[in-house]
Amino acid sequence: MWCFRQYCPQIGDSISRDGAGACSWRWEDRSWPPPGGRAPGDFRCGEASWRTAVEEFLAGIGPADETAMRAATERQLLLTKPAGSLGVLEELSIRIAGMTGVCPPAVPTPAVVTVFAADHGVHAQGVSPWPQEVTAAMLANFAAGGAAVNAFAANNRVDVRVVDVGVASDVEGLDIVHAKVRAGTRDLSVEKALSEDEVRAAIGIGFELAGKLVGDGYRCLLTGDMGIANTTASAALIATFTGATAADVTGRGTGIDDATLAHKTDIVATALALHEVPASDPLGALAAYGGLEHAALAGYIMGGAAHKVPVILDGVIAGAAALVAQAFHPAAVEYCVAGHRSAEPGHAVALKTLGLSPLVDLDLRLGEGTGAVLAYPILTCAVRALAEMATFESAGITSGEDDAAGGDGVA
Ligand SMILES: Cc1cc2ncn([C@H]3O[C@H](COP(=O)(O)O)[C@@H](O)[C@H]3O)c2cc1C
Ligand SMILES: O=C(O)c1cccnc1
Repeated sequence: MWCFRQYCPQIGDSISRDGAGACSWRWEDRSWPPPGGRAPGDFRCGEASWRTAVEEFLAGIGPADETAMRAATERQLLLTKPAGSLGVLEELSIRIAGMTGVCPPAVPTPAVVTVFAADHGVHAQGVSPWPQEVTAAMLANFAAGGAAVNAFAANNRVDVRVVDVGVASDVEGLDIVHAKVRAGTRDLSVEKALSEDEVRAAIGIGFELAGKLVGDGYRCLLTGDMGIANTTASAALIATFTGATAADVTGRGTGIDDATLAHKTDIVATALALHEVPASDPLGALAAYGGLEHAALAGYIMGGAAHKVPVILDGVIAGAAALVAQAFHPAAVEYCVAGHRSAEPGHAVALKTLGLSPLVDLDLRLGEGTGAVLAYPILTCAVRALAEMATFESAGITSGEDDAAGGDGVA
């Protein structure tokens, strides 16, 4: 059994409204490490207020290392293959060199997928065909190893962490990370989903957890999510940061009929008109629309970037969170890899603004981190090729010298 608890369970009330006071809550690591887990690490909120903390997070993020990327680009030309023949994998390996600042980079292992879970007040508007209780029920399923992400993760040697960052019901008994900021968001179509303090707290949870995971030895962070109705919040966030309309970014989520899709699109349009958050205000967007898992994911992505560790994004929920991270700090996206393209229409819109191309496109529309876990071995293969392949020189292969580098016209 391992869990983190807050000294103060009423986090919203425990942080001064103007953000000027000291952080009045901390993590307490009661029984680390998890069974079979890695070495314990310190996982405590600092003394700073969350306002300061978010600024500190941003100060820790820098651009990818151009020298390492240049070296990786040159090295690719020396490897025993026609130049460019590994296609997207070559570009990916160069990006990993840039993220980690090393050429050739180490294989990014071990990897962990963190499933941030939370509920959504907008569920009351009938935007999802599933009852809200499914969020908590799926947490029990993740903990028991019975979800799709567990199966994929077992196949691809990825560890799974599950975090309650805002599930509506009590899931205290589950063997997961307990970090509930509040029991679900408020309904984004009638009021702000979250207070700014709640947003800060959730961002901090994701950021701190990313740091802890890197401290524990993980070298690749994968995003996961669970939250019935979270494709509605994702649509509102994506519209905010891309300028797309509600109709462009609202999809069928877990599977709704045409009438419910029209209603869901109206709800997103109503929320966008109600809050009118500019793309330059990521904190305001998270407060307007939520969700707590989006905020935690944004923090987690920024945490990966600050620690110079690749972050593989899952589907539309991760895409929305990455747009938030990008709005906080454009360089955060330099550490992101798009694992896949979800069938949810807003995802392609999000990826375009993020400037990321998905590694796989298999019509998945599940979430949980499944698309990210599926893509992970592609990323490790890309790095292995750069790090482990022989060069023409070391293998004693001649290939018409200039042509080996030039690619075209090899006889
Ligand atoms: C059994 C089940 C397992 C899931 N695993 C991920 N999701 C996914 O579907 C939800 C979002 O879709 P919507 O916005 O339409 O509610 C999220 O929980 C997401 O993670 C699931 C959904 C269900 C029902
Ligand atoms: O893209 C996703 O991750 C997704 C799509 C539909 C429902 N849940 C998640």
